[in-house]
Amino acid sequence: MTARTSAETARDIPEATVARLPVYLRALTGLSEAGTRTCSSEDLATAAGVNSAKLRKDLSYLGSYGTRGVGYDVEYLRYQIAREIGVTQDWPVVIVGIGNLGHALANFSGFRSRGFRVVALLDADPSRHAEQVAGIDVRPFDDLDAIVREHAVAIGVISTPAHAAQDVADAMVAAGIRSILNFAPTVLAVPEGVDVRKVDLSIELQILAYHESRKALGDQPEPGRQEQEVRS
Ligand SMILES: NC(=O)c1ccc[n+]([C@@H]2O[C@H](COP(=O)([O-])OP(=O)(O)OC[C@H]3O[C@@H](n4cnc5c(N)ncnc54)[C@H](O)[C@@H]3O)[C@@H](O)[C@H]2O)c1
Repeated sequence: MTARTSAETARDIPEATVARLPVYLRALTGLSEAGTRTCSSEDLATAAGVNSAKLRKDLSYLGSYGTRGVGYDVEYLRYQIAREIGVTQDWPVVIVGIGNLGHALANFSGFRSRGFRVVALLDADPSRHAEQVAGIDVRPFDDLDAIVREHAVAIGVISTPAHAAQDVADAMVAAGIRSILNFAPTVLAVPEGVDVRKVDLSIELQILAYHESRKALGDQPEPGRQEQEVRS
């Protein structure tokens, strides 16, 4: 197995492959936790819910081809993928909007185990400032600048109502944050160089509803549809 440098792969890996890498990482973590030391591309493809040809092609972008007759070394491949998507690093995260969703996100233990450290919880409502969630104080939104500087915050999570999200995003960008995960149902305008990912559970449900209604009409699934769903 050979490995490319991150700089090379960051240029070369197609976006659709990048989107599948966390899925492979999760599948490999499951295999590793079950004590599996090597796996075939078919095993990993099944665990990840993609077809094995696509998986081999994706992993070839990382310079990882497995060993004929043996397959992939689970720990090594896990390390390679984790390094590629940057989760071997420590990523300080701030969450803004500590209502229902903000509480759930702050309490989610999966962030830390994947390298994302929640360093601050911010909310504009003073009545929230007496609170602690998951051992972290809820602080005034006005502290954003100081917190970003102090902790070198890389990623901002927005879980405010939609009407507040653009102002929050603007403040994040002004403070120096370059990556935003937006849960508010609104489209954010950000300057070039700032990445925004939007999570919208209602859209996911609508997609499922669409497929459900097609199933009810007796449509056959299109070939390859399963893999496309895993990708997004
Ligand atoms: N993406 C999803 O799948 C998904 C799922 C559920 C909720 N949501 C969205 O997440 C957001 C939060 O939902 P919720 O149920 O937690 O709402 P909520 O009303 O319980 O919490 C929102 C919090 O944001 C705070 N806030 C408002 N304006 C602010 C500002 N300018 N700066 C800082 N904090 C501010 C409020 O004080 C409140 O504590 C909504 O936009 C909702 O639509 C998204």
